[in-house]
Amino acid sequence: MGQAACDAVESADDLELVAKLGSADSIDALAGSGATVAVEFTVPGATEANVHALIDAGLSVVVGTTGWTDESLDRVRRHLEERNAGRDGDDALGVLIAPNFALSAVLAMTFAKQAARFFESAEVVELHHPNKVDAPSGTALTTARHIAEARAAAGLGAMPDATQTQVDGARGAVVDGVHVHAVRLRGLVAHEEILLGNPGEQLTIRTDSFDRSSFMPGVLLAVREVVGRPGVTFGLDQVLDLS
Ligand SMILES: NC(=O)C1=CN([C@@H]2O[C@H](COP(=O)(O)OP(=O)(O)OC[C@H]3O[C@@H](n4cnc5c(N)ncnc54)[C@H](OP(=O)(O)O)[C@@H]3O)[C@@H](O)[C@H]2O)C=CC1
Ligand SMILES: O=C(O)C1=N[C@H](C(=O)O)C[C@H](O)C1
Repeated sequence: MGQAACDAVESADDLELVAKLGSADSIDALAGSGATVAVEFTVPGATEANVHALIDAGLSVVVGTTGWTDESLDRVRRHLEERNAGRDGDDALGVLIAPNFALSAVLAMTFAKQAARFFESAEVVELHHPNKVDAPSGTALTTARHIAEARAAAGLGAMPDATQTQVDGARGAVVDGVHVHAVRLRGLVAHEEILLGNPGEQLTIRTDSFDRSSFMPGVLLAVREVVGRPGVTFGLDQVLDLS
């Protein structure tokens, strides 16, 4: 994703790629580069520390890496509040974190949130390439949380489920009461199905990223939007005015 993002920035007329950093590089290497926005695609164990270091270096940040929690988001929010005190406009830094930059995935999450209150049952199936290091995917976690919030707001209780599992994990992970299943299969890129069921009917919302190019328009949009958007923005839906 890092390489794909560099290529996308280089091919954008209004953006300039001034530095590329890998796991062996220090963020100090950005000093004097003229960078104003960093794009961060690394690993869940490194992303938060990178974001804090980038804020200290005076950059706004677009983050695609997974692994963010309410606590890590709060720490970044507090850091930005301290850093932005007394500054406004383009001097105030922003961090835009999106679990998925693909338009189809952003829309699927939005539609799932809208549909959730109308169905007795909802489950999420995410399907990815086998090199993916985390499970469930950040997109599936966010989708499940949105579904749970929408169900709670509508006063829906637990979903019907009489299953007594014979093998641990057979019903997947449970995220805020929503079952999430992770498939890892050679040939896949990034896919998700949200299954919503009622007596006699089912709604399936499916998003497929067949190629990493699907994420790039969203990454570039985020790079343009994060400037002048102080604080933490979570989800590309916020930028697209979908939520
Ligand atoms: N939001 C979105 O739309 C998308 C998000 N993702 C997420 O982005 C993340 C990266 O995915 P992907 O590119 O496929 O993963 P890869 O494993 O292909 O790449 C991760 C890269 O991060 C580097 N890295 C590891 N630690 C650090 C560090 N401390 N500082 C700088 N670089 C580091 C690795 O370098 P080295 O090899 O030297 O260790 C490697 O080049 C994952 O969390 C994934 O889920 C992926 C696709 C889309
Ligand atoms: O690792 C990936 O490939 C992807 N990661 C993100 C996630 O965990 O949701 C986004 C997309 O699914 C691709």
